[in-house]
Amino acid sequence: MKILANDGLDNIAVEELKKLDIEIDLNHYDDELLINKLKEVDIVIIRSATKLTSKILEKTKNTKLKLLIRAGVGLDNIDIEYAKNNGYIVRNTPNSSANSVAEFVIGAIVSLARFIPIANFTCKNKKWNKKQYQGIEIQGKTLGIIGMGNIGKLLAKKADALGMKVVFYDKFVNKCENYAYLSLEDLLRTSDFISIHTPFIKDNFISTNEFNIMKDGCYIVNTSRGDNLDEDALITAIENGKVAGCFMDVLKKEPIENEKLIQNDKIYLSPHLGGATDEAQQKIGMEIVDIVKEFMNM
Ligand SMILES: NC(=O)c1ccc[n+]([C@@H]2O[C@H](COP(=O)([O-])OP(=O)(O)OC[C@H]3O[C@@H](n4cnc5c(N)ncnc54)[C@H](O)[C@@H]3O)[C@@H](O)[C@H]2O)c1
Ligand SMILES: O=C(O)[C@H](O)[C@H](O)COP(=O)(O)O
Repeated sequence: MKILANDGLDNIAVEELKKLDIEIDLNHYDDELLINKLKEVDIVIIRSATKLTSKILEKTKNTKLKLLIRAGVGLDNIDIEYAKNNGYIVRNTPNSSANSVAEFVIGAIVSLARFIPIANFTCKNKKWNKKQYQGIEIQGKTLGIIGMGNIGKLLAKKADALGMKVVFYDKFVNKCENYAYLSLEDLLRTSDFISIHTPFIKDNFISTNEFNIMKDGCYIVNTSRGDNLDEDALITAIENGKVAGCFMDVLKKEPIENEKLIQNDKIYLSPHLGGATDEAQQKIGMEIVDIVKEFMNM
């Protein structure tokens, strides 16, 4: 059996797969080269850097390639409908990175409340902006979680432990512990911090209308998908004081291209780091080993 791990894979998982007598290619390929490599393997494992579009899957349709594994949660870089209608099996690793993302969001919330990234940046440029960066406590503030899935639930628990009041909105879940379930509108209206944890929903799911409803001076964290958030409307909402700051781990264009985001001091950026921990990557690797074993026994 042959696997292509086009965006790499944790070392321990690689060793485990080799023990199963599997040949594993850890190189990254693009375009025609990728298509040719895919034709030679049974399984492909991808992270976010590779897109398995219908155009690619059409060309590998009648080959030995059967299992497409997304090492991560979001399946938006695989054309799932095409894949499923054409005999491919599609799997992801939903259980592995949730805690890492939830911890990251706590860091983002505290960063926004206390200006930590900009204070670090200016201090290193020899500016002692002590007065300018007087912040707020997060204890007692309302955190509105949009999407109460694996990450949302862990975030709720951590924020609750830090004394935040947690409220949530989810299209499919309306009960979770004793956190208050609100309509999206009520969540936007009442939250001091808003964190998005849905899959990709639609382009600009959070846009001008939603910003207008928000509480004046609220903060936003987005670790979901860049396309969920309207970047132009965000800049306007920051400029008119509606939004006090935003932490964006995911962007419409990755790597970053939007100069307006770079130039705005109230926007903190990170290069899609939510699930980038040793622990998450190891757990993702082991979840993949289990998926491969299951596939081999089919
Ligand atoms: N930044 C990162 O590195 C990173 C890492 C992991 C996941 N993610 C992103 O976070 C997302 C959430 O991850 P998760 O593990 O919590 O997923 P999950 O599937 O466990 O939870 C998603 C939740 O969103 C809800 N939802 C779906 N559509 C909705 C809608 N239209 N409106 C409101 N709620 C809706 C679902 O009911 C579910 O409860 C992933 O899809 C992925 O895009 C990012
Ligand atoms: O959906 C996810 O799991 C993450 O957003 C995604 O996996 C992060 O991208 P990666 O670092 O794996 O390329």
